[in-house]
Amino acid sequence: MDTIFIDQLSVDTVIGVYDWERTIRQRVVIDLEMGFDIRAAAADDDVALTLDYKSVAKRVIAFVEAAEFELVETLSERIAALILDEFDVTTVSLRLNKPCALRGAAGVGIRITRSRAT
Ligand SMILES: Nc1nc2c(c(=O)[nH]1)N=C([C@H](O)[C@@H](O)CO)CN2
Repeated sequence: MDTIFIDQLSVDTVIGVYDWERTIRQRVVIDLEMGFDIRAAAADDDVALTLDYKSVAKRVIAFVEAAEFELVETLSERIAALILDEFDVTTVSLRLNKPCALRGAAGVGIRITRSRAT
């Protein structure tokens, strides 16, 4: 299977378990890899035949900006489920980094891979 990816998508959202985190917006940085057969689109050079990464990015940004989860786990699972539900992809791998969460670390977060239920 081929892969269409989006790297380092930065979005500000309400995320965190502590009271002070419920009152601010924090940055999360998302890497996505989506399984999609690109051959038909490449043969016809037609964006209508592929997974439009701009459409995926706009949908993910809108979802994350409106979200108010506590855990990075929950946000990650919900983004993966949304992509599998709304776009014609077979798998989605997602890495979500919360770069300002932990003093002394460049980031913390989650990496998951989910597939469409058969
Ligand atoms: N496994 C997790 N551990 C922690 C999370 C989380 O979402 N998943 N969140 C926090 C706090 O919100 C932290 O990011 C604040 O700096 C702590 N541990």
